Amino acid sequence: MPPLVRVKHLEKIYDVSGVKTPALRGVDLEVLPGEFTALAGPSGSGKSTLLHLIGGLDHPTSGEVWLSGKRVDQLARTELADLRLRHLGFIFQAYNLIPVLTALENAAFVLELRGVPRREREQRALLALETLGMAEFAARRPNQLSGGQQQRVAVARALAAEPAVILADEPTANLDRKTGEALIEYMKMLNQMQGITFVFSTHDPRLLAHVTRTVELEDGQVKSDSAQAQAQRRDGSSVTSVTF
Ligand SMILES: Nc1ncnc2c1ncn2[C@@H]1O[C@H](COP(=O)(O)OP(=O)(O)OP(=O)(O)O)[C@@H](O)[C@H]1O
Repeated sequence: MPPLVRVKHLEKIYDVSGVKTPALRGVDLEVLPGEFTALAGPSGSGKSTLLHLIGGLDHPTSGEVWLSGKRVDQLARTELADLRLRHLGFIFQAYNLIPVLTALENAAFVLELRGVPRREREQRALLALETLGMAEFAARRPNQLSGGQQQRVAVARALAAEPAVILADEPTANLDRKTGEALIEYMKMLNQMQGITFVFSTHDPRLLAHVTRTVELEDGQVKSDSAQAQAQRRDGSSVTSVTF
């Protein structure tokens, strides 16, 4: 099975008024369809930067980013927009809701852009809002919702679209316990039933308990990868004796 996400020798150096901060220092990563992968690591290790680059929201300093067989870092604007619309969902801290649309219309927006008929898109958007405890706010506009409620609408928009890959930056941060648990259940359901691939940064032990793989970053490099560790155990190449 070819990887859905492929990152090769990725480097990102932020340059703010001549002050250079290396955020990624040669990251290689492949994510296969159907994975439920966590990016772990301390604050500042490069998790958000990596998610932004995979999603084509920023340009790498060097290296390659591939998504669904396309080279994300070299696509023209319109091609990138099309790739995002059809293949990618984001759950990031900036919610980017459209102020003149209701919560339901916002949650259905990606489906509308894709030409999904009104009835179907509203059903899917409402289901996502319900799961996140937001059905009663479906008719409200973003400025009539709290920050946490706006976050839930943005999450519903990404989930309702059921893209091939969902990239999420700390998706359960800022959510109360009950909503956080409902979101985890919903993400798992989409992963297992629809085969949607998830790559997310998280420190949340409730979410980490469900991952199929953990990639740990440190100082902009991959420090450990549970998938590689498993593969090595399968070959027996790095394990000389196992005792229980
Ligand atoms: N827009 C930016 N401009 C300049 N430096 C940045 C920018 N974004 C991130 N950095 C720096 O790049 C490094 C990696 O940051 P990044 O946000 O990717 O880490 P993170 O692992 O997601 O951290 P956290 O867990 O705190 O969200 C840090 O040193 C950070 O200060």
